[in-house]
Amino acid sequence: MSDKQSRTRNFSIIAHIDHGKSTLADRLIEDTGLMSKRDMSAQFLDNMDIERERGITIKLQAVRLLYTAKDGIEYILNLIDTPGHVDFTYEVSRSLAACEGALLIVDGSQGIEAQTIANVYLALDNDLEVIPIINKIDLLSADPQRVKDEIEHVIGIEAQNAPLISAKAGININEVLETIVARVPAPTGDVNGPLQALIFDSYYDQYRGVIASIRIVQGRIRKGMKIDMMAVGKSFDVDEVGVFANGLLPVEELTAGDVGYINAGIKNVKDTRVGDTITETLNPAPEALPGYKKVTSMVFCGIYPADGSRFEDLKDALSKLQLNDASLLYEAETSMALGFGFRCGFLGLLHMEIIQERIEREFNIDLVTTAPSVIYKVIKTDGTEFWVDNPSNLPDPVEVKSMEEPIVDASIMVPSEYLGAVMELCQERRGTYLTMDYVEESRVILKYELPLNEIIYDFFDALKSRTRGYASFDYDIKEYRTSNLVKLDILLNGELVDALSFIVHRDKAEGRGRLIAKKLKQEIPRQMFEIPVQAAIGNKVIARETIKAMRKDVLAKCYGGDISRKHKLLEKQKAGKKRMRQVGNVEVPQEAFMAVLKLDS
Ligand SMILES: Nc1nc2c(ncn2[C@@H]2O[C@H](COP(=O)(O)OP(=O)(O)OP(=O)(O)O)[C@@H](O)[C@H]2O)c(=O)[nH]1
Repeated sequence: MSDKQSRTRNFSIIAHIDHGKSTLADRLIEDTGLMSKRDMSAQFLDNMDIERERGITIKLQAVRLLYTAKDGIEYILNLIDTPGHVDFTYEVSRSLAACEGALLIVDGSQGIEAQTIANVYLALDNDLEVIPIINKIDLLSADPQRVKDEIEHVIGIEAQNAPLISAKAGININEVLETIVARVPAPTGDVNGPLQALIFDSYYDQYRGVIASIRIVQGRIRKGMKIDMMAVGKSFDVDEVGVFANGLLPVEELTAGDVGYINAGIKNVKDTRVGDTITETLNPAPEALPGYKKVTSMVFCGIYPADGSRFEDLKDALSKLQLNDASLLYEAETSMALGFGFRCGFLGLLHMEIIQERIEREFNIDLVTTAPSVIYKVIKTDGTEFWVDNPSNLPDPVEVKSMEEPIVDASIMVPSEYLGAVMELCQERRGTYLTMDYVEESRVILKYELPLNEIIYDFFDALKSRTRGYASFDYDIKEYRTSNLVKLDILLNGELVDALSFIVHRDKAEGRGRLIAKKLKQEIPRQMFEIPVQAAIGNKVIARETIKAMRKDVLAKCYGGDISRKHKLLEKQKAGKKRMRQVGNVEVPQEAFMAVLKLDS
């Protein structure tokens, strides 16, 4: 082991949302003197606006801290941040693979949550030393002993000596630093072997191109070296290597055990895939590091500009976002109802919402989106197989032999008083009960198999509202399974509205069809004529509502008097019109397309 390796500690922080990960990270940065409080505009690690507003961590980043421990030695502590949501599990696993240890932060008043457990298992799978830390001990409701016992009981790691801290009040932060030095193993790896560097993150900088965050596992990397991306299969010349100090700090070289970045004239984050291995072209490693996976989009939806003339702006926005997000897919599509837009693929629902929000906020484009869909496998009667991510592309039912849908393993942690409500919800969503374990007297981990298409609409919302926000939820894709699925179409005044079609289990089609017809009846304003709203499978109508014809005109309310009021009403009606979509001869408000997604009663 080199001297530098013996002084290096690479670690990450695992925590459930709101348990204090960012606050602790800030404390560590402040207490090691990397940045003063004044330099930190807000929390350092969560640096996207949306992340901050929603209080979630999406992009991972790293930071290098220098800490002189009680033993008088200066240590290099590389803190690698991990994203905190189920959609980004693969990225979490790769950033954990770049570390030797993980701090497990648990809120001393809340205890362990489902998401935390999933990440702890990821850390243990990557052979990390997991170090429990109990936060928020300043709260009156904190019960550290209960939380320690819970950690031991649920995860099976020793927790009685866990540091008791308050990240917010700055209590016992030093103990955390000393614990990192004492318990996180130093990195090993031959500094003279052929280069193997793991990419655990990358981002696009408009002036410098792609900056890739890497962990050197073996060998060394320096400026001027020619490198290969082993999975992607492309070569680049290294322009700069460096570490994450207060900003990017160039260094001479990075060696086995180091965490840092490279800049190599790379124009697209697609060439720096998370999990890929970098090696030296002239002296390549015989094999890549384990664990690389090409991430696949699981959730798809159509995204259309509310104002059809902004199609090009939307295209531009998507291409800019994709520069920084290799897992965002998009391709142009046309909808009879919505005009020109894009079919987009996402890792999951949250990823989808983040992208939609960024387009609306950062690029100022109002959007209409279609119901999200998972990707189905279709086996045709002639034996051919293909994937369908857009219900409109489903072939004629007579050509379909069978269809398969993705199934997930879900784990839900919930206080036992809500157990019944959660089981009922899972049952309604075609769940198959697997197991149930009591974490302590009053809390349960429930495991269910659930079809992904049952959780992408409003499962989170339904779970939250039925447990008053107390349940936490996590899932993993398990397999594809044959299922009796049908395409449900919606017709307005006899015309099929392609943007409202979706795929659903046969047994749920009628109920869903009726609900949607009802919702649309509420959302679509009366017009001059009567409008039938129908839900149909093929030619068979399974539900029907009628929007009655309008009787009064808007001005009738004005009693002929106040002219300014009359103007106002007309203006309002005009503005309302702009946000309408013409479907055949029916005007449909944009909100109707979204409203049909929220169906939980
Ligand atoms: N009372 C108390 N509050 C704390 C402590 N640490 C963090 N908090 C508060 O808990 C909330 C969540 O803290 P964050 O650090 O943003 O949580 P996080 O785990 O990073 O959350 P994500 O970024 O969403 O993953 C904030 O309002 C903090 O001020 C603590 O030690 N005591």
